[in-house]
Amino acid sequence: MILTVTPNPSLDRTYEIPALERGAVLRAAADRVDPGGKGVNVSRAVAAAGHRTVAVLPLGGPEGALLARLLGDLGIEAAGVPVQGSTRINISVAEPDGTLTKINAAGPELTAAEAEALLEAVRTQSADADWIACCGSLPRGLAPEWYAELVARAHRAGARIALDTSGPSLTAALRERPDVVKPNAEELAQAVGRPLATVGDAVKAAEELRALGARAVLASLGADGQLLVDETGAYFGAAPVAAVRSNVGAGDASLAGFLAAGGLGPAALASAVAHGAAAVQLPGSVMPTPADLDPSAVTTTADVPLDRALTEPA
Ligand SMILES: O=P(O)(O)OC[C@@]1(O)O[C@H](CO)[C@@H](O)[C@@H]1O
Repeated sequence: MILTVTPNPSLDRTYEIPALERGAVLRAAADRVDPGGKGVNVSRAVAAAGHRTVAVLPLGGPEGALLARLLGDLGIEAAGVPVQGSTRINISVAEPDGTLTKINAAGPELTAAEAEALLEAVRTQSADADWIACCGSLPRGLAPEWYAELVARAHRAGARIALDTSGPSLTAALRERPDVVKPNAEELAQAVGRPLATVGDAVKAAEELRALGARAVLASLGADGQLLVDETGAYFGAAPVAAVRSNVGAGDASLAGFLAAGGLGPAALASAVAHGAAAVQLPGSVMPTPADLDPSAVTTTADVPLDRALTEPA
């Protein structure tokens, strides 16, 4: 079972419009609402892959009730922690040329008791978890050390932790030795405090995160592929993508693919790449099902192309 923790979940509302025009009243050609937040997306992709998952998340207000219902419709078990504030709504505005503008709300402020209740919910749900995936930004009221505390408690209980966050909450959690961290290129650059121009720069940065405590680093480099750096070495994986429709949630699909394939080594990296490549070709934050995957298109190698320039330097 893969347990996910999303401290700041969302309803993800996507509007499709012909063109984004500042200051105008725009009419949407289509709109949809998906259950969101990074850990929620990992649960959606893990469930789509046919594995059992439980999503731990705070839920508040009518938005929280709708999020719980949408998860129920997908057959995803939610361990909701009731909170006073309302679950946030995040907005994506999608244009036909693939440009996507996203506005993420701050979300509710959690009280100290709610922050503790969330940690307690993770504890009670984690008994048969193969992995605990802790994902996304922290809502107001949760200290940057909240993930560090979660990793420490989960390790004491014998669970393996995957962490997808950035900034101070990532830095603070590294000292508790998360089993895998999943930064994108920008988050990796931010964590080491310098720009990344090549795949080799990303490998060096990932090694630095390992030196700071991460046992493995799964880094998504956008169109350039993905990297896995662990105690056995560095591996690079890529897959061709015909056309990008939406990269919202693609990193979450990758992490789900990685964990669903065991969460270790090049085979799990290949699954991460297959899931990421499939996700960017689907609309909104739709998570891929096995039918969307093309594992035969994925290449992985220990011969990492260190000198290759990143198409989107971070
Ligand atoms: O504000 P955060 O927690 O960093 O990110 C939240 C979010 O952008 O991440 C997911 C995509 O990865 C979306 O479902 C959601 O709206």
